[in-house]
Amino acid sequence: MTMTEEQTPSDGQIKKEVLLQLKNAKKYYPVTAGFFKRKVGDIKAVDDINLELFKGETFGLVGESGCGKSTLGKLILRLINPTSGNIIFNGNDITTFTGSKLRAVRRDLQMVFQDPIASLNSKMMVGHIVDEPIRNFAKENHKNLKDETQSLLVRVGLRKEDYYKYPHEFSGGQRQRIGIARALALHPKLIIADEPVSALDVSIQAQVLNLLKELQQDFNLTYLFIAHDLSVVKHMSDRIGVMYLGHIVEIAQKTDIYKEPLHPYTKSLISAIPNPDPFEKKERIILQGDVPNPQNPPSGCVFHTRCPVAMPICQEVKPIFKEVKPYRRVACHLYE
Ligand SMILES: Nc1ncnc2c1ncn2[C@@H]1O[C@H](COP(=O)(O)OP(=O)(O)OP(=O)(O)O)[C@@H](O)[C@H]1O
Repeated sequence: MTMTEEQTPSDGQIKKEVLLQLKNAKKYYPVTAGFFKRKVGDIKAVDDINLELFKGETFGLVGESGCGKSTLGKLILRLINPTSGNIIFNGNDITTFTGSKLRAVRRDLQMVFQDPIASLNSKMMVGHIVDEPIRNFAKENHKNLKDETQSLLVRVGLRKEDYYKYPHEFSGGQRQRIGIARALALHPKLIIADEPVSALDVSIQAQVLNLLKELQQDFNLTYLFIAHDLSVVKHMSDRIGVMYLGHIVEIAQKTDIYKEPLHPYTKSLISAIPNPDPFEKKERIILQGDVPNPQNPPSGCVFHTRCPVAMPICQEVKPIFKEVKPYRRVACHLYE
């Protein structure tokens, strides 16, 4: 069964269908010590996250290095198993899927990686890199595999002849186009793009982002777009989630989050975006201290040690992640 509109938060106007839902998802990596590798603790990379992605949207997931963004992406792709919680995709609880069921669902879930060099096999011809997923998953339905692969290459802005070349013959931006063609080969429903342009020259970034936008329309794609700062996701996203130390602290529609950030951490990220108008005064919010160790996160609100407006309650009570306005959720005692 596909989730219905009634099961999504309602604002009376926007009706959207849920494609993916995370329910209380946790991923703790064990920390071991000594000769016998005794477990001495956990790194709480993803800690009790509730999130839904709507069909056809781009959800931007933003947060500092190490906050758990990639781990969240890997959980959704079922590349790693959650410590607890559930992953619901297209109405099915895929948390415990294995074997042929997992294989089937993997066709719909693809990834575009940050580093196009590391993610492409340098010894393989581009045509075979791109059609590998088809050969693995759906060979029987693809009689004209080469033609299909060549039209995919053309669709991402490469040439038919590039089929016969090798990754080292391309620029960084072109290599990322190869990675995108490969991710599209099985016509997935959801693509997780993990910092897909951060390794590229600034001049090339916009081209690749525009391509991803065009493809979203043509292929009916939903994107989870991972980035470490809010300026990259601004142009791509419909909604944005802000992550801090394994938690999502705020989710909002893009326009709301840039106009009126609610969580103090979101406010600090917004204040760090360079202002294109040199005459407009903008106060930069500098956070104190370093990000705490995820093995020993602060009690209460995990952000309280760096929060410029922390209150006594923040040290003791974990704020509930709740809807404060339609489509607007925040985990902060200021809004309780
Ligand atoms: N396989 C692993 N084993 C142990 N710890 C891990 C593993 N993978 C990630 N971590 C830890 O989990 C936390 C979250 O890491 P993750 O890579 O998900 O963060 P991130 O936000 O994607 O960071 P970045 O932007 O640098 O990629 C970090 O403290 C990291 O060191």
